[in-house]
Order: sequence, then structure tokens, then C-alpha cells
Amino acid sequence: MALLEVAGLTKRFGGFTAVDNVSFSVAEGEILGLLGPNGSGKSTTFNCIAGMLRPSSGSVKLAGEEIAGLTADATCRRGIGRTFQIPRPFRGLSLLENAALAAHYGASGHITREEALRRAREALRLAQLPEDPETTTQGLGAAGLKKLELARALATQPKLLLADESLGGLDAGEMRQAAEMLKRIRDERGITIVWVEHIMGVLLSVVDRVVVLDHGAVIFQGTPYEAQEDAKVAEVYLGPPEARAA
Ligand SMILES: Nc1ncnc2c1ncn2[C@@H]1O[C@H](COP(=O)(O)OP(=O)(O)OP(=O)(O)O)[C@@H](O)[C@H]1O
Repeated sequence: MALLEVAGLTKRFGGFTAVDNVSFSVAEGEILGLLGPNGSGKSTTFNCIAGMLRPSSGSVKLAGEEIAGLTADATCRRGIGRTFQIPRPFRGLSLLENAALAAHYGASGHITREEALRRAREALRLAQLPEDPETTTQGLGAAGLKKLELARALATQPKLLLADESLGGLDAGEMRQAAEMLKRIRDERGITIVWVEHIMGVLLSVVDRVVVLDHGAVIFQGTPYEAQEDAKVAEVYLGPPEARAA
């Protein structure tokens, strides 16, 4: 059964349609890459799924239940964890406290401090970050901050992880590591992942399927291999054939 089903999702800002009748589904345990150039509607789609934005129309179902229009904290408690393009951790707090707060936020009922810390440590371990109570965000580079974003999302114990532009600001080696980390999270924890990225590169080596957006609409769905062979996808990324360098 599909864990996530998005059908006819549309988001308008005034007269501008940022997401235009988008439909796709994600099977349990799948890693789906949601691709598209800058401004194609990827983050807006994520924000509508995760409750940061209310869709103008359309349906979003998680495990068969309608969640379109729920608030961000409600979708989180139902099992959607997300990372943000721009990490905004609590700077004065330890990594452990950052993750523990996320664990409280994502819990469907009250959890004890011990349980929050247990979830936090497990999440930090998965993200390969120190679990001690002293290490703070000070000195974390771009890659470390991305890992903390991931740890905070994992501490909410998601069924579905929405990873937004996990590779932005990373070098080639760090990008490969980040991609492998997402794959391990799926393989070891069975967490379903939708991964938003505007660059294709390393993403294609770990995703099972790709959905490509352009101007708010789905222009392609298929395997990574098919995406690389598709003329429409090439045009969106490289421009029309006549404009490409010989
Ligand atoms: N709150 C808003 N009000 C008006 N327009 C918006 C708003 N949020 C996004 N947009 C517009 O909607 C379009 C899609 O933006 P979105 O951020 O979803 O694209 P994206 O594919 O995630 O881009 P990027 O790769 O740059 O993050 C853009 O033209 C953007 O300017």
C-alpha cells in the first residue's frame, strides 16, 4: 500500500499557481526523489504535505488517512518528519537537547524526559553525531548542521521523512555521505523517504523513483535511469537542445 498519496495538489499564492495539480504516491519503504529546477514548486509541495502551508485544493493521504490542511505539529505527530533547507537549530543548546526537544514535539502523547533523551540519542547515532550532553552547535559546519536537521527529524520517530535539499552547501564527498546516510536510514529503519533536491547528481544513485516538477507541474515520473534518458527532463535541466553547447 502507498504510505503517501498526493492527488491533485494545488497551491496558489494570489493569482500565481506554485503547485499545479500534482499527483504522486510513495510506497512504504521507498526512497522517492522529488526533483526540479529552482522555483519549480518542490518546497511548496513539501510544505503542503507537512502542514506548513494549507493546500488550495487536492488531497494528501498518509497511510490512507486524509491529512491535507492539518497543522505542522499534527502531521508530525502522525508520523511525518521533515528537514528544512536552512537549518535553524537552538544555538545555545547541546545537540542532545536539540534532538530531545524534537522528540517531545513529535510524540503523540506525553513522553518522559528519559524517553525523549533515548529517542534523541538514537537519532544522533543514526545521523552520526555525538550523543554527549556537552557538544553544542558551535563549530558545526554545513555538513554537521544538515546532520543535526536529520537527527531532529528522526527524533520525532517518523514513518515518512521529508528531506529538503539535504545536499545544499556540501562538497562532493559530503554529498555522497549524506546520500548514503539517507539510504541507510531507509534500509535499517524502514523509514520511507521523499528527498527534495534541485541537483540530480548523487541523488539518482540512491532513489528508487523520481518525480520531476517544472513550473509547479509533474513533467516526469519514473526510474532514475529513465529520468536520465528523458528528453523533457534534459530540457528542464539543460535547456532546449539547440541552446546546449556542442
Ligand atoms: N509564500 C509565497 N508567496 C508567493 N510566492 C511563493 C511563496 N512561496 C513560494 N512562492 C513561489 O512559488 C514558486 C515555487 O517555489 P518553491 O520554493 O516551492 O520552489 P522550489 O522548487 O522549492 O525552489 P528551490 O529549489 O529554489 O527551493 C516560486 O516561484 C516561488 O517564488
